[in-house]
Amino acid sequence: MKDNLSVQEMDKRPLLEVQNLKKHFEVSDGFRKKKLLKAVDGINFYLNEGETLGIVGESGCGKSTTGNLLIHLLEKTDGKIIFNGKDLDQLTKEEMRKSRADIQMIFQDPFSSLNPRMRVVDIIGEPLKTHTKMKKNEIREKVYQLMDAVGLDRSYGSRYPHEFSGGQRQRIGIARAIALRPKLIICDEPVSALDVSIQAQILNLLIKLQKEFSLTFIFIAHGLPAVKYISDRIAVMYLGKIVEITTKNQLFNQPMHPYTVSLVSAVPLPDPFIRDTRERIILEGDIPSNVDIPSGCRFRTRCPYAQERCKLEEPDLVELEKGHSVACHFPFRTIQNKKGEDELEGISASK
Ligand SMILES: Nc1ncnc2c1ncn2[C@@H]1O[C@H](COP(=O)(O)OP(=O)(O)OP(=O)(O)O)[C@@H](O)[C@H]1O
Repeated sequence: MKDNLSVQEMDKRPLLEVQNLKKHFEVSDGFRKKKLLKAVDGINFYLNEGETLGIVGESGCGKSTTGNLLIHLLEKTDGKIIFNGKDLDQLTKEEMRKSRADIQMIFQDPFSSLNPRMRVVDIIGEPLKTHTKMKKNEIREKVYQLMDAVGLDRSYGSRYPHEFSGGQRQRIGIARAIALRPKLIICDEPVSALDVSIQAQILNLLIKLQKEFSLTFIFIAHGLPAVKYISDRIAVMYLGKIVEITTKNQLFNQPMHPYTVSLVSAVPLPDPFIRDTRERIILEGDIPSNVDIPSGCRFRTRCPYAQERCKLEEPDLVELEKGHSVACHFPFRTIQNKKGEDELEGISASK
């Protein structure tokens, strides 16, 4: 894992650029009236090769929809996805086929994402059968190599998914996802359904494979701990928008959006003997509906610092410090208080 990308890496064009990406679903309000559910509502981010971007936020904020748009499981409503320097809308059929192989997904529930009637070797070998011209014996050898890479004993190859534990099933899903040597893998809550002791094993496996196979990850999760463990940078989503995006260290040491401050302050400090001086925001109320998004800043209904301007104007995602962008009219900044201790205080971002 890297916290700082080298200058050469920064100079290269990102592997993925997402511009003003939107997914609006038409839903019925129960009275035959159609409304728009704004699952993803204009998000922008980039991802460098070899990097892991964590995407975090409460249930329903649009994390999985973002992942599904990137692997073409869903049609976008608007925006641009530029992968490997190419606008996905402009690809030829052949280029599209290749890009589908280059972006893979690992799902939260490895059981429902694995065909229960297929043997493990067939599940892992399926993408090779569909997307390559490899011969049977080549596929078999490749499948065994993939099983070795994810720590599955070759002798398990003829078993079926139900014969495995959750962690082992996730290893099968990971082997299938890396079979075509993709460039980018979207990991959609890959450890949320697993016991805590198994979670670390799967995260460590992903980190090992990232190095071995030069992978780039988007790692989606509800909570910060797993994201903190694996990510280089983190994007925080709220109600279909990215409200803050920066490096992992910046996000934990100097969160600027009040929503991020609330998420970060809910993560216990690793050493209970260290005095916890972090600003604490305990969120009240439920997340509003994506069908009725509040005017102005969409976080304002739950924000203890909301002011009149927040009701009237939607804040843009603005880069306030190098590599640290925030969508808030009154972001937090770390300042020295009179006692000389670090303190977080809400101050206005004059744009
Ligand atoms: N096919 C669909 N039709 C209508 N609404 C949908 C559809 N898929 C997702 N949504 C809605 O879009 C919003 C975002 O859903 P999404 O699954 O992306 O959120 P999420 O952040 O991944 O949540 P979770 O952590 O619970 O998976 C939710 O309100 C969800 O109900």
